[in-house]
Amino acid sequence: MTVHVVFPAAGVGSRFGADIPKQYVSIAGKTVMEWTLLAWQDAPVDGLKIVVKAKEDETCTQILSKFDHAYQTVLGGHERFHSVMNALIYLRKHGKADDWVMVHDIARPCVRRDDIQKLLQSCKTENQGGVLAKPITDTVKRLQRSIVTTEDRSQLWAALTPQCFRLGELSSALEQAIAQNAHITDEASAIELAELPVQLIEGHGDNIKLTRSEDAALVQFYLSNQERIKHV
Ligand SMILES: Nc1ccn([C@@H]2O[C@H](COP(=O)(O)OP(=O)(O)OP(=O)(O)O)[C@@H](O)[C@H]2O)c(=O)n1
Ligand SMILES: C[C@](O)(CO)[C@H](O)COP(=O)(O)O
Repeated sequence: MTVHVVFPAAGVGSRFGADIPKQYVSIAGKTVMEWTLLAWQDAPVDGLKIVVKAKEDETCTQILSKFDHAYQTVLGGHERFHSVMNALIYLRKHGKADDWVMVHDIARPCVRRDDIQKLLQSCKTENQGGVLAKPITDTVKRLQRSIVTTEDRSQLWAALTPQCFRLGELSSALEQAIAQNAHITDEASAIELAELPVQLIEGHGDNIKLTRSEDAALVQFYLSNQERIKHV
């Protein structure tokens, strides 16, 4: 079964607050995009590797030219799910409905190959899509009309990426979700809306998403740490 990967990379990084999109910020000597693509270089992907980029984004093209691998690029959309949909439309023309597609935020450069492999293996074994996730370790509060309550966190997980589903299943589910104007923040949201099962596969907590400026120091630590592990 062919395995494709999609890297949504068309965001502007407004919460990060830099004067360039956060995927092009340099951390530990490389851009975030380079780190993420390097993390995937020996991942079990035998299909297409698609980078979703913003219109007229030349930086993306320059970075991809540094890699031997031929990445396909497609244009992003207004929201992350539009960008993913554009990639799936491209994949539907070149892949098969029962191919696996893994979607991974370009803004998550610390992902571990072992976690990618663990997710994919579980999807293949169970013949069911799934996402990397980490258990919530903080007490979770709900604030509604200035009333604070505490949620039962024993069943709460934070979804990470990659998220891995069959191309046909994900494509149809995302199309339906968009048609219903649903608020989709990850691929699993669309699958759940279609009342299809999703596996939660525990991944390492250092697979963080670079979102706010204070995340950069932690990403730098993790990347340097992993770099040290690689050389051990
Ligand atoms: N229209 C969009 C929005 C986001 N993304 C990508 O989806 C991932 C997760 O999104 P997020 O962390 O929200 O990135 P941004 O949208 O850039 O950040 P912000 O919401 O702070 O602007 C990122 O790799 C981002 O590049 C995308 O491909 N297309
Ligand atoms: C897909 C995701 O990374 C899973 O946690 C998250 O939903 C992306 O959210 P964002 O607001 O688009 O960064």
